[in-house]
Amino acid sequence: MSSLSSKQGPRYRHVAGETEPYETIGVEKLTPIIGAEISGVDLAGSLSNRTMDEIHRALAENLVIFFRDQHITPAQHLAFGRKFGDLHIHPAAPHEGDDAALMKIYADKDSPRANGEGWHTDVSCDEEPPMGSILYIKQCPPRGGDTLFANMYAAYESLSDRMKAYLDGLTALHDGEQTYRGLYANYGVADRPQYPRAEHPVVRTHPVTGKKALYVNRGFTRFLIGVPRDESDAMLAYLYQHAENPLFQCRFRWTENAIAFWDNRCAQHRAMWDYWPHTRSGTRVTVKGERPV
Ligand SMILES: O=C(O)CCC(=O)C(=O)O
Ligand SMILES: [Fe+2]
Repeated sequence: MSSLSSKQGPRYRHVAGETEPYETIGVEKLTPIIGAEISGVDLAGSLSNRTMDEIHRALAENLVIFFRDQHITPAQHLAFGRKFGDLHIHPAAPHEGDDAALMKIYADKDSPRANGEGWHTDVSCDEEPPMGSILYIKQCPPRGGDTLFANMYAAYESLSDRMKAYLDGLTALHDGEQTYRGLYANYGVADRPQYPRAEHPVVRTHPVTGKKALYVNRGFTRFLIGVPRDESDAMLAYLYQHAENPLFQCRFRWTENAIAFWDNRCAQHRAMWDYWPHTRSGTRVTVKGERPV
């Protein structure tokens, strides 16, 4: 019997804990571990303080929340984002219209690529990466184009105590250069002389929940600081493989005019480009975050 047998129970035991009922919104979990669909909210209308508190709470508890059938203007999309903090301007991606905070998300049959095709955390190469992103998909392919999200608290918690001890205090370099240079050339975006790079802890503590989350991602993390490069490569390869275990994931099936709002400090995501030759398009508003600690 191999040591991978399930005799010791599941690899990850999620403990949800008791929660108070919500009063002004409906919260339907997609999985026990990550993701919830919110109902009873019209983001084009005004939101009471109570509803805002409950949206914050649903995001903290589920890491990514979804709203369907929302009909909001770009101004309303931006205003909803600003309720959570100042808006983040992407260092490379094109924007829709005049406001640089309204990022364009688009792929069709002629696109060389689609946004977010590999597992990543948004813009972790920034000194202060975004706290969250609010993606509004207006046009969907007939099927496909799902987005996957993964819970990095669960990824951290399910590591062995020995691995947690190894990672404690370790930092990693995150670099936008390889990711962004030339990436948006098809939209006529000129490259910048340089792209952001930053050093972040491999395990960060979420400023709201106080929980520890694994904080390395294939999109931006380049190497661990202070260990030989071959060790860093092998360790990061293991951590990515671990973080990408489907046990920690949910998969959102989009419908037109749905919104996903993810907490970028404790979740990774990946968009599926499986719908060629169809078109998928929308806009994203991104909320500024803090320096990871
Ligand atoms: O298109 C998507 O579903 C997600 C793309 C992405 O990675 C992002 O907007 O941050
Ligand atoms: Fe992304």
